[in-house]
Amino acid sequence: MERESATTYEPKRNSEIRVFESLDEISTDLAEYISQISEISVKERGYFAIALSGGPLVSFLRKLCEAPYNKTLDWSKWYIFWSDERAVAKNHAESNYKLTKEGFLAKVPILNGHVYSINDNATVEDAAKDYEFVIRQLVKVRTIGVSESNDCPKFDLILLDMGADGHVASLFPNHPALELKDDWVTYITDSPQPPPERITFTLPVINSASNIAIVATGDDKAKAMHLAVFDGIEGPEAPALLPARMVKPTDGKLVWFLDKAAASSLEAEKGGNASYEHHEYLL
Ligand SMILES: O=C(O)[C@H](O)[C@@H](O)[C@H](O)[C@H](O)COP(=O)(O)O
Repeated sequence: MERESATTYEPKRNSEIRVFESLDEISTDLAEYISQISEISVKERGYFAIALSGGPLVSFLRKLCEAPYNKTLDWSKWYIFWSDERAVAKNHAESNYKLTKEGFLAKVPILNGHVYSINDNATVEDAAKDYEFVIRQLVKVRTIGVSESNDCPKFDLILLDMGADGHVASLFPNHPALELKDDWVTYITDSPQPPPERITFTLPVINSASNIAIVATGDDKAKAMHLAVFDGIEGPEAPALLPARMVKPTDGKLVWFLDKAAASSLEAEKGGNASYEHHEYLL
């Protein structure tokens, strides 16, 4: 697919940074990226298990709801999960399920029975346990794949949106949840971003995905992007545990989708001592 003018960097073997002129170009490229992964997953496994986040991410799925994708993708094989969800009712304004239902699910022919939202009648602790139980059942029947290296669920694609503080899903800087090794889904009650109670995938699950995409747009993401990608930055502004920097796919591939504002620090470093190899080519 001819991508108009995007700059691509490949900081590490299994990651790629795509920088776009506009949000519309991000939506166009993201739709094609998701379409290709879904077709490969359906061909290879018979299923496409995708986990979504909240925030502005849903708005970037709008091109997937249009031609040609709305008619060409095998939506009956799509299985929807959330990488994190707020512990609120599913019809609450702050629910990622509500946001996704209205902004995406209502516009594509995904089967309701293939949409796995959290139990919003339980405590946040029980909602996390319930969600993990459902995922374990789906891994058993291979609707969700399984990682060869650590028995974690291997989602075909996990879509994340990075917060200005460098959080992804509901994993926040320096939070103890970042150090969990055995849980697949955990919960927090002290989110620095409201609402306080959330469930979230842990890093082992995120990093076991076949594909991870992180969207980050706007000036307010530039600093976190810089910290996420460059090595050797010390000082108070560099959290010891920065979630976006800890997203490192074990066997899969990570692609960043940035606008120029979020990527401004990368451009600045390009001429400097960028500590990653920089391949720029117009695609
Ligand atoms: O439930 C959530 O809050 C999201 O999953 C979260 O990870 C979101 O994607 C980022 O907060 C987006 O960050 P901005 O809203 O700052 O763009």
